[in-house]
Amino acid sequence: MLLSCTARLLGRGTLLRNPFKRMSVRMSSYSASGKRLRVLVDMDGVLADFEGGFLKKYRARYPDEPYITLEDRRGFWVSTQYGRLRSDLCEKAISIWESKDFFIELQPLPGGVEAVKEMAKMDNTDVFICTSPIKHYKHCPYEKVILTRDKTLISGDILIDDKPDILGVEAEPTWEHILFTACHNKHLSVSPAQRRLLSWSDDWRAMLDSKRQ
Ligand SMILES: Cc1cn([C@H]2C[C@H](OP(=O)(O)O)[C@@H](CO)O2)c(=O)[nH]c1=O
Ligand SMILES: [Mg+2]
Repeated sequence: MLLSCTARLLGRGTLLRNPFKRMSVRMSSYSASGKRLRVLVDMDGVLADFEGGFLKKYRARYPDEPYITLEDRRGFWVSTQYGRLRSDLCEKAISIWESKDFFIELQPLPGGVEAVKEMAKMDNTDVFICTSPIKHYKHCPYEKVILTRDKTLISGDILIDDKPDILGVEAEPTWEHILFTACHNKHLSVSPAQRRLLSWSDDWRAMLDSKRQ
């Protein structure tokens, strides 16, 4: 989905490897004044429908095996919950996202592409997609755009991400983590200090504005 999604984002028919980086450099170069806001947007679970794409492909490949509806999803790692359902299902779940074309065929989540497009046009705003690769490197990195195993190392003002705990070597990342609500995290009670974006219909513009100087 990423390549096709970013291509759509830019309104181009061709697939680009890292359009956001280029877009950001271009915008920075004509910024005359003021502090720029740097927004990091996660991909899976925020822009791309990882959970929906997984379930569809899992059910198609293993039609006779039990599955977990999106309503019943709990916990960030899909394979952990499938492993609890029956131990061998953990490997079956992993086989889905390790397959060729899994990431590239993920569908966009409603409103995400439009929101990022709008953000990218805002004055004094730089937008990057900030995403982690899976450990199995055969297909995933090629199908994604900007990759980092450790998002704490990336500097930004806001990171919009569906993973509840974003840990890494940097104990005090520069960004504020806005938790994007997903099927696996909507039941979690998070600290009152943690802000949530319920969906792309939620007021992400106000969240960006709250971080501007
Ligand atoms: C294994 C697994 C990966 N992912 C996503 C998160 C990471 O992408 P992102 O950083 O774009 O959210 C990527 C590697 O872990 O795959 C899930 O969202 N759930 C899972 O269960
Ligand atoms: Mg994510």
